Amino acid sequence: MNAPIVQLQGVAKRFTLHHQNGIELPVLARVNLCVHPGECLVLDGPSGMGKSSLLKMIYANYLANEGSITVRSAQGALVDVTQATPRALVQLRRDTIGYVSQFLRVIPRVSALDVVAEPLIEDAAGDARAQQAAYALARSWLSRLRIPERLWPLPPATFSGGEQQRINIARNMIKPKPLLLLDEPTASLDAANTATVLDLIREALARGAALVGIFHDTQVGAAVATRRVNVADFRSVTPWA
Ligand SMILES: Nc1ncnc2c1ncn2[C@@H]1O[C@H](COP(=O)(O)OP(=O)(O)OP(=O)(O)O)[C@@H](O)[C@H]1O
Repeated sequence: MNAPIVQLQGVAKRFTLHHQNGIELPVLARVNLCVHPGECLVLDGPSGMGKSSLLKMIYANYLANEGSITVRSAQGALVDVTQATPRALVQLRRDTIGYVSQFLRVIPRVSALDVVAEPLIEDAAGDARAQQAAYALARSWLSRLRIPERLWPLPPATFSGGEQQRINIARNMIKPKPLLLLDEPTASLDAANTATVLDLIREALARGAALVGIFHDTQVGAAVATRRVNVADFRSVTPWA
């Protein structure tokens, strides 16, 4: 089997609740996981067990308290996100790790088309042909995800939850990246759009991406999982247990 795209070794996460006398909330411990190209690891487990926290640690939104999280970058370098510099993390997010959450971080006054095209426009670095190609591709993603054309020039702030979610998916999947983190990407979607997202996930797997996903809809999870892990297995012992 190919080398893993992401490897977690001995990872632990605890939260310190500063507004509650600094109480420590242990969430995850001894997380050892590898995800290889073409694999979709689905995270299972009851609410509050730490599924989202695990994804956020891989994306370096949360810092692990212990252990290492090594990501193989698009350039082939091994980067431990728990140690990486802010600059290295920005680069990793730009080229290597995509993160589709349930919520779109809305940027005021930026059109839906620009929001979706932006990752490719960044790479175009002012080249007019590359910019045109980026907008053409962004339009095709908006069509495929059934965003009505009249909405394309509008900022997504007023869009419905499902429309915003589809903009988020398009923005985070338009540039093929080796590692995709999916936190309930179909939570607000109807059946037709859910089916489209399943196709997009399968296409990402077919091109060799590694995926780690959370899907509360068990049918959706079952449709894409190549492997599942129950995050309750990594639960730390609670201080009151
Ligand atoms: N920033 C934070 N500060 C303090 N506690 C947090 C923080 N983020 C998460 N937690 C706590 O960590 C635990 C795990 O949360 P997390 O969101 O990872 O669970 P989850 O398994 O994804 O839950 P759900 O299925 O409900 O989305 C919860 O008890 C939550 O309250």
